[in-house]
Amino acid sequence: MSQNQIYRALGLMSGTSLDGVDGAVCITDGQKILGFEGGYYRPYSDQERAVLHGQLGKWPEGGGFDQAQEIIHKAHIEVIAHFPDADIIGFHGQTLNHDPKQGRTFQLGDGAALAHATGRRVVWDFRSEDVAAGGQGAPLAPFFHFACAKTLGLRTPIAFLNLGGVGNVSWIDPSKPNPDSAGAILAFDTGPANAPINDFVAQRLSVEFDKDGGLAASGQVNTAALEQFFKHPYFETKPPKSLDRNDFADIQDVVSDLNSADGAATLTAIATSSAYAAQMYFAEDPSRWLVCGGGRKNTTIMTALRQMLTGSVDAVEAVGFDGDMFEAQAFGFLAARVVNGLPTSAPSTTGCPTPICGGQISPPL
Ligand SMILES: Nc1ncnc2c1ncn2[C@@H]1O[C@H](COP(=O)(O)OP(=O)(O)OP(=O)(O)O)[C@@H](O)[C@H]1O
Ligand SMILES: CC(=O)N[C@H]1[C@@H]2OC[C@@H](O2)[C@@H](O)[C@@H]1O[C@H](C)C(=O)O
Repeated sequence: MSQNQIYRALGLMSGTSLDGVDGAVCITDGQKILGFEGGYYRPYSDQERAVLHGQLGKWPEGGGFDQAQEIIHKAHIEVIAHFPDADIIGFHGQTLNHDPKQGRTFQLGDGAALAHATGRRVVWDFRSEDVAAGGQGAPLAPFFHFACAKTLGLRTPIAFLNLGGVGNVSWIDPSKPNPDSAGAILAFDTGPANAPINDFVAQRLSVEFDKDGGLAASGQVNTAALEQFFKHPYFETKPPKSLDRNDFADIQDVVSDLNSADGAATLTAIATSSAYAAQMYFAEDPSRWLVCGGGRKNTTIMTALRQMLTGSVDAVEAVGFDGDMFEAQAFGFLAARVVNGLPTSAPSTTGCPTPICGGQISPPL
């Protein structure tokens, strides 16, 4: 295999929101993005989601997650079947636990079993090597964001903000030659995003999420609760830094005395203020913010971000990307990097001591 071979790389992402599996192809040599193909979403049923939710916080040695693993494999195999032309697969798995301080992170799903079941080459377990080396193991999308900024032909700094269950940001200087060049990227998790809003509205109103931010728009932000929340040391911690879905365990207590509308408004303000707080670590204000992940569909979030952030704020669709499939495409891109022996993280993205090419490669035996 020659260095920098071009792949039709299928990325598969099951994110912290536990909503389902996204699959999309990135055509790439791991450096340049030559195109994207398709996009398929396979939602989890309520029953499947409940099983997966019940496994959050588990480590591999605890066992007992056979049923959850079966759900993960079944859902991913269904998605793979929609992409008969993909020649490699980047399989993220489902994060059940993430504790970089202990050098541990756990994404449920066995890439070797998936390779066996589908007859495809599977790249997986993207985060373990990075945390073992002392990195945060997350975020990993920044190298993809760097390539996207290059694709757009940008010359000045830009920020990609992903608002999934957790938020993460990549500040990119596209004038730098490579993603691991000094000063090319600063990336980290911003704070809670949709996960606490989802948990709150599920508990109060038995709905999955606050559609378009309608409930939050009808409420008032409780500034005392907001200020209290931002005393959390995470926001004062310099990057690199990353989060697990449930790291802010007491976040629901902050809004427990509020009515549903005010609680949703306050949790939504926590998500947007976390992005605002992230700016203080950037070397230079970005001229533009491009937002991906489900949070970009929340009008209350987007309106608040436009008021708070320096630079224009748009969903990534404004420049022709697919914000629903962006992370899946990222893991296709990263899979191509791994098979081409290119690093997937750097001190500026995860805090690993030197650039690391993470990920296991399982052949289609
Ligand atoms: N129309 C909408 N209005 C408001 N919120 C929405 C809308 N559509 C999606 N969302 C939110 O986005 C979430 C899904 O976002 P996304 O798919 O980016 O998460 P994820 O990939 O699981 O998370 P992560 O990036 O943390 O791994 C939903 O759970 C919901 O909270
Ligand atoms: C440990 C883990 O799964 N982290 C996820 C999560 O979801 C968002 C944020 O927290 C980010 O750090 C990461 O995902 C994205 C895709 C990343 O690695 O870039």
